[in-house]
Amino acid sequence: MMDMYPKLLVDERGKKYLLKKDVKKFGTDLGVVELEEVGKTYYSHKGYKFYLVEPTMYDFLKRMKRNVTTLLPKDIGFILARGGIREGETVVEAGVGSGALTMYLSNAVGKSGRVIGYDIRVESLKVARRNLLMVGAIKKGDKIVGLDEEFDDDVEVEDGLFNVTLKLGDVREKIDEKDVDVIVLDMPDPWNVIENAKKVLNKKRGRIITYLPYIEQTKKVVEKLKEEGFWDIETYELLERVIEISEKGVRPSTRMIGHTGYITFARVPPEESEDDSES
Ligand SMILES: C[S@@+](CC[C@H](N)C(=O)[O-])C[C@H]1O[C@@H](n2cnc3c(N)ncnc32)[C@H](O)[C@@H]1O
Repeated sequence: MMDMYPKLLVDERGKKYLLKKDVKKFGTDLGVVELEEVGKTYYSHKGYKFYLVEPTMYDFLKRMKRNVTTLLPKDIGFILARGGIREGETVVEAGVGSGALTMYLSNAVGKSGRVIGYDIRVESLKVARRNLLMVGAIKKGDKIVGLDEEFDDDVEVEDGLFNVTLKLGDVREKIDEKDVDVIVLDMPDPWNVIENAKKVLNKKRGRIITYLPYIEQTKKVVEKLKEEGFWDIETYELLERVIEISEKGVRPSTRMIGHTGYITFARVPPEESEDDSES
C-alpha cells in the first residue's frame, strides 16, 4: 500500500509528514532528521525525537489531494457499517470526487469485489485516479473509461487490491453495470438516478445510499424512493465530538464540525413473483 508515500514521519508534537520512499534526509523546524528504516525512532540534529512509520489509510485521507468536498471518516464509516458493504460486493459510486469514499469502498469489497466510480468531471476523475493509484485501488496505467487519455504513472503499487474502475459518465443517463449490490450517491440530484438504480440493483440484496447537505434535497430523494417502492428507508445525521483529556480534566473540545450531510439508506423492492394466486 501507498508505495509513493510509504513513510510517515511524526515529530514530538504529533505533527505528521508523508514522505516519498526515496527521502533519506528531511528538514523541519525541529531540525534535520536522517532517515533509514521504517519502524524506527530517530533524532534530529537539534535532539528532537521523530518516529518513522507506515501511514494508515486515515493518514493518507487527511493529506491526499482534493478538488471537491470529500466525505469525512464519521460518514464514511457509517456508510460502510449501516450499508452493510462487504467483501465480494459490486458497488457503483457517483460522483467519485477526489476518491475519499472510493478508497474505503475498495477496501470493504476486497479482491473479490469491485467498485465502479462515475463522475461527470474529468478533473475530479484525474485527482481521484491519482489518489486511488497511490493506495493500490487501481493499477499503474489503468485508463479512465470514456476518456481517451494514456497515463504515464510514476507510481506502482505491487500488492494493491486493484478493484476500482473509474468512468466518465452521468449516472442520471446510464449505469452500465448489472446485478449491482450497492449504489452510493454523493451528488446534488440523486432523485434523478433512482429509476436507473432500480433497474440495475440486485433484487435480493440491492441497496442505495445517498449523501446530501440539505434537508430539502433529502426529503425529495426519500419521496422518490417511496414512489419507486424502495423500503427500509432511514435517514441519519451524525455528530462527532472530540474529547480532550488533560491534567485539568476531561471534556469535549469547544470546537466541532456543525454539519456535514444527511445520509439516507434504502433497499430496492424485490420482483413480483410469477405465481400471484392466493394460498
Ligand atoms: C462532493 S463530490 C463527491 C466527493 C466524494 N464522495 C469524495 O469523498 O471524494 C460530488 C461529485 O459528483 C460529481 N457529479 C455530479 N453530478 C453527477 C452525475 N450526474 N453523475 C456523476 N457524477 C456527478 C461532481 O462532478 C463531483 O465530483
